[in-house]
Amino acid sequence: MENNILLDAKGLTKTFGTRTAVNRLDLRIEQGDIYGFLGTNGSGKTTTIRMLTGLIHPDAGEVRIGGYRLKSHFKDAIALVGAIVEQPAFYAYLSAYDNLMLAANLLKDVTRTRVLEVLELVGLTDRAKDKVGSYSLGMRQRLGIAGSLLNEPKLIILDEPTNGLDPQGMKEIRVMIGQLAAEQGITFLISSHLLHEVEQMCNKIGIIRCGKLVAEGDVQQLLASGGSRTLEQYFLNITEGEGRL
Ligand SMILES: Nc1ncnc2c1ncn2[C@@H]1O[C@H](COP(=O)(O)OP(=O)(O)OP(=O)(O)O)[C@@H](O)[C@H]1O
Repeated sequence: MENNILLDAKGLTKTFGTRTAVNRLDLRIEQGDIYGFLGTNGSGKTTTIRMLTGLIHPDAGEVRIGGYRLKSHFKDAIALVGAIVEQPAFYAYLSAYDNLMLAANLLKDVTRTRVLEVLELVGLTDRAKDKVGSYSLGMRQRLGIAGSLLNEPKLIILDEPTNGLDPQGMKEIRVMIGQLAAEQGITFLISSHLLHEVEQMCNKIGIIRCGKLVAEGDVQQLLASGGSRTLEQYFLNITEGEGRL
């Protein structure tokens, strides 16, 4: 792996019919980053994330994770990643523990001990025996993250993880991500529209506009260079005048 670059995407392109959703996009995430991936509705975030996680194939470009090419070394590359792209699916009538045991059985070398560990990491140990149907949205989100932690990934990719959560739920997820990064050394790529959240949580951001990356870098440096007081102000300046898709 080159220079601590955990994820390296080059020239990613995806077209649906006549619409180019992602257009020659380059993205680099270094080990240790909590990278906020921002863009207005329809700018191409989910399409990018789906290509990064192998859910769809790019028309052009390539993705490397930990130095492995996703296309030719899929298993090695994807073994480094935990992701929640669509809503994580759990059985409502089973407990969190049983749901994770089911997921663990589908993965290679994931033990019962690891299931207990990930429940602890996301703060659900006390509620592990309760049915998921009784969980709040925030708890389900944490359980989803627990599921993505099972195979001890180096990189976790989350598509709008705090969407729909109340301020308390958002804070819990934010604190948890900070702890997983600091204590477990996990790198994060997080797409979000919640700029205040991202400003508090992420050290780096990338902004995508009409399928192209238009700004990327250290949050504080970008704000200083743009003369912006907040990330919201910076974001609005960068994306101003964007035609709604
Ligand atoms: N399967 C698909 N078929 C056709 N068009 C698609 C498909 N997936 C995405 N698109 C189009 O590609 C563009 C980018 O969509 P994408 O979902 O990646 O945006 P996004 O940045 O994630 O948006 P949002 O913030 O609203 O979730 C949009 O114009 C969308 O309509």
